[in-house]
Amino acid sequence: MQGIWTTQRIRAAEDLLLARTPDGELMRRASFGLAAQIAGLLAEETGGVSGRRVVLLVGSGNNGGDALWAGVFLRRRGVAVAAVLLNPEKAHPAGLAALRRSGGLVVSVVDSPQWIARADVVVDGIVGISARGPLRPEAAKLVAQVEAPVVAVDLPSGVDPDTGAVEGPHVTAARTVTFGALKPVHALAPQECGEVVLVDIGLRPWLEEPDLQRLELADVAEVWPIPGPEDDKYTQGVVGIAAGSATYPGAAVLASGSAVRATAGMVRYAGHAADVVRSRWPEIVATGSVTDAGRVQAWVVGPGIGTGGEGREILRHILGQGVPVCADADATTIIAHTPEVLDARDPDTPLVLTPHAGEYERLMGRRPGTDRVAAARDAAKKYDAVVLLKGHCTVIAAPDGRVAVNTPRGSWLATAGSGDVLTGLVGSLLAARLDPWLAAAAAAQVHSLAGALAAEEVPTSASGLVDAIPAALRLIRAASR
Ligand SMILES: NC(=O)C1=CN([C@@H]2O[C@H](COP(=O)(O)OP(=O)(O)OC[C@H]3O[C@@H](n4cnc5c(N)ncnc54)[C@H](O)[C@@H]3O)[C@@H](O)[C@H]2O)[C@@H](O)CC1
Ligand SMILES: [K+]
Repeated sequence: MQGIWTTQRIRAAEDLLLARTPDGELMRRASFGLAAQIAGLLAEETGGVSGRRVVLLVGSGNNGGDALWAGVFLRRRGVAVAAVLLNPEKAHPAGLAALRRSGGLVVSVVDSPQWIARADVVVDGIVGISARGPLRPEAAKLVAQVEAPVVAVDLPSGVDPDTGAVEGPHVTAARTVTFGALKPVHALAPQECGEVVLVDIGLRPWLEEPDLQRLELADVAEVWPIPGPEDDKYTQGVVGIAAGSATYPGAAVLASGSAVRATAGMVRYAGHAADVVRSRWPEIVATGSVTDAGRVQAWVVGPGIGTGGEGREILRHILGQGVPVCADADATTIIAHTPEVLDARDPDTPLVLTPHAGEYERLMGRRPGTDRVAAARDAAKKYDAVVLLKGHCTVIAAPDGRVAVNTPRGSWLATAGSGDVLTGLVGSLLAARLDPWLAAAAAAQVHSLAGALAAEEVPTSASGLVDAIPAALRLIRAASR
């Protein structure tokens, strides 16, 4: 697991570390690592380092200090460095003096356009973790002129450090070099951060448990059920799928197929699309109704079941079975409109909800807003359920406060039927008796990886996504060896 810490916790840890390190040492470590990354990008972009041109955009805090000191290191490698000070009286004094001594130039905001236009790389040292809100007008004007690739210091300025929200002018970086630990912005705003590089400044021992986590491929490989010699189709867990309708069998086919592809466990289907499901997936035991589906270790319910009386009865029946349930799509809407269906649920029965923003609004009476982590946490508490909030970044919150973030690999997953595939993955992991939060987080990872693989064959579709699941699982296993 990769840990991610909010800025409040980062600052508390930095204070502890600062008190034990000589003055300026942390900034030296940070800016040394930063300079190496800037030089690396220069080499990638231009084939060399010496003689190349770097412009530093320098704000009034330590973020600007990092940029100035990185400029000093770059001067030693023969880079032409020009610093644009947004607030000359407040620029980091030691960093500014050192840059001047090293032969770096300081240019005024008025003269900056010609320098920015000729830069090979621009460094965003405008603001770091202490700032909130979009760029102020003067900084926004400078940033708008930039065409060269940008290296962001700690985070892209103008993007909220704790939520990744973008609410106005901001920097979009090719690479973000951060220090000590990942912050939420790095997981929640991948498009703005570009490639994220973490520089170790010795902070980790001073940090407590992370606020958010991101599964690595090895974590997924570790928890994904792989059949051993002792296993049969039952020990792997049987998942039941209550989805689809006779007129719209697509959701049933996708959710069932995804469960078939995900693990070696058995899949039962119950609903009006039994014939279609059986003909597409002969390995599935399909019946017409949830009441005669047979025993399962987990249920997936919702996609395509409708939001009327029949859907409500299906959901009520399933919630009363005493096994983990992943309630998706129409089931979410039913819960929102008639919360009393949840009375059928035994309080010990794990529930996973998978709303997108619109379904979230129905469940909670408000949009998720810019703080999607808080939004998912609130819903997890309210429903005593694991909540997987869909969106560009998927946020998975457990009622006990654990939160995982899945950073996407491309945005094509917003395709019709993609949610049905995800829900099938979650269900099969629940049937394998995984912790529901881990099941949802691991499913989201495999879903996005399968998406990236399927996208290699453009144009792709949700069926392509189902077909890519085995390849995604093979890749995950290979990556963890
Ligand atoms: N504290 C430490 O031990 C370390 C800090 N480091 C750096 O220090 C940064 C944090 O520095 P600071 O706490 O000095 O603060 P920042 O550099 O994040 O910036 C705060 C300053 O920006 C101004 N500001 C706030 N919102 C703004 C906006 N929307 N537009 C323009 N200006 C705005 C404020 O007036 C304030 O002066 C980190 O992000 C990191 O880059 C690193 O050097 C590593 C060590
Ligand atoms: K920055």
